[in-house]
Amino acid sequence: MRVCVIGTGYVGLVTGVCLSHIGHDVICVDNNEEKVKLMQSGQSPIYEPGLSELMKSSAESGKLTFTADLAKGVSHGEILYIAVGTPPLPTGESDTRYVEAVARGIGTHLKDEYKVIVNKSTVPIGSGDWVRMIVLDGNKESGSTVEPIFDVVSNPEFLREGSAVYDTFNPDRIVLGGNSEKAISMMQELYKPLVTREFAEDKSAPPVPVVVTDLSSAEMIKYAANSFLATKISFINEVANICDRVGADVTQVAEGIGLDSRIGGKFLSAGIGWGGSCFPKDVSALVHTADDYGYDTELLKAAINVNQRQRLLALEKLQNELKILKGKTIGLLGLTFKPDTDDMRDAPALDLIEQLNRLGARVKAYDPIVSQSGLSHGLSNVIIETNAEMLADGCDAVVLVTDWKEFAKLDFPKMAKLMNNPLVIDGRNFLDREKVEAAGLRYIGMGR
Ligand SMILES: NC(=O)c1ccc[n+]([C@@H]2O[C@H](COP(=O)([O-])OP(=O)(O)OC[C@H]3O[C@@H](n4cnc5c(N)ncnc54)[C@H](O)[C@@H]3O)[C@@H](O)[C@H]2O)c1
Ligand SMILES: O=c1ccn([C@@H]2O[C@H](COP(=O)(O)OP(=O)(O)O[C@H]3O[C@H](CO)[C@@H](O)[C@H](O)[C@H]3O)[C@@H](O)[C@H]2O)c(=O)[nH]1
Repeated sequence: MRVCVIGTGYVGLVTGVCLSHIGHDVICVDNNEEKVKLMQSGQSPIYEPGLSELMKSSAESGKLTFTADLAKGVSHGEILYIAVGTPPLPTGESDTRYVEAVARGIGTHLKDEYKVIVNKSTVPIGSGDWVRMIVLDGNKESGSTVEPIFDVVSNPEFLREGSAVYDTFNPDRIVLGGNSEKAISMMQELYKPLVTREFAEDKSAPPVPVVVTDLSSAEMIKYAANSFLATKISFINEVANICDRVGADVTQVAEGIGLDSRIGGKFLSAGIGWGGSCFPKDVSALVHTADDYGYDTELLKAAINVNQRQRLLALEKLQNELKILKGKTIGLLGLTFKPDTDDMRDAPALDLIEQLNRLGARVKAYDPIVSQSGLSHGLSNVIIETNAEMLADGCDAVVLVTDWKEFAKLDFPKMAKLMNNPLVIDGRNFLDREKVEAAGLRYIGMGR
């Protein structure tokens, strides 16, 4: 099928590349011309395992092209994806101005060919009908005399950064919200190779469940899923804080409760809290939507508050151990909000850096991607080191912020020798405590 994906961030690019890989003819549109040039030259603007290789093979097969020309994309696609960002406003609500611009732009270029417009961006509940209205406005404003024929489908995205390609080929479910049978059946046709697991790791697995709903329910599924997962992490972090006080080990507790199939073992890793481009903004946006409709979300607000406190717990632990932080040097292992991504959006490391600086500490950091790529990501007041040993040199404590796999294999005896004071705060309960202690370092975890 002919597809146009508008917006080439994580979601748009991965969607476009994967749809072309399963045989569709895809044009990706972005209004950032620099980015388009980069992608046209075969380079991925984001770090995502496996993406560059797929991008290359799809481009070679002629099934994937990039353009900054929206009109070209709209005329090409039978299915038009809106996959632009919906960042948070200071109030917590979702900033939908990019979706609005794209919807209006689509309206301007619509002719008399039937199109399915897919909301892939995470958009506030009710956006399906709103997008329809904006597309029609755009069409009218363009002076078009033809009545455009299109339907809007909500198709929320559940991929995780760092495993985005894997998640796309191995989804737990596909959600399609809409009120047009024709549009839903076109989407089902589009996703058939994914549903039948043709491109999955386990090709014999049962077909992917396709959940067909009305527009609002599909939009709500996205917010509810992220809010549930974020709340689950806040829950285990709260348990971890009690464990710290009573002398229990939260990693053992998580295993013990996670084996109950009603609870499940995933998303029970206690640590310095959830961050990234999605959980914080989506939970806040749902709180805001509920507010708009006169409902006070006590549970979600508590999940956010627990997370805010959790993000600074490493600071509290540092103060307990080192007392005064002024004049001390603190090393951060990892900067990104999770491993296998170069994304720093709403990363807990940013809060730590800000607070450590405020308290007069010198902050150094080593991150396998941020350090190697030389990208400072707009970071100030932090010295970026290029390996863990240089990081350890002269530190009064090292805090593990991101659970990058390579941190499990660090040369702790060497690091201990280079440090001013041999202290490790394991903000992700990721390190082997015995190994760290055998190297002569004091180990402090989160709730263990
Ligand atoms: N990042 C994730 O892991 C993830 C996962 C699931 C859902 N989502 C949702 O998907 C949406 C996209 O997220 P993202 O992280 O990929 O976004 P992003 O901010 O990384 O990228 C958005 C892209 O859209 C482009 N853009 C903006 N306005 C445009 C316009 N008018 N025309 C063409 N291109 C335009 C930007 O140049 C940018 O390349 C968001 O709503 C987000 O909540 C994100
Ligand atoms: O047990 C856990 C699991 C995760 N995290 C943290 O939670 C955050 C989010 O992690 P993850 O969900 O793996 O990353 P994202 O790439 O942000 O993916 C989430 O957000 C996306 C955007 O909406 C959704 O599509 C995904 O389904 C959803 O998992 C990160 O800071 C993690 O360190 C924990 O602290 N403990």
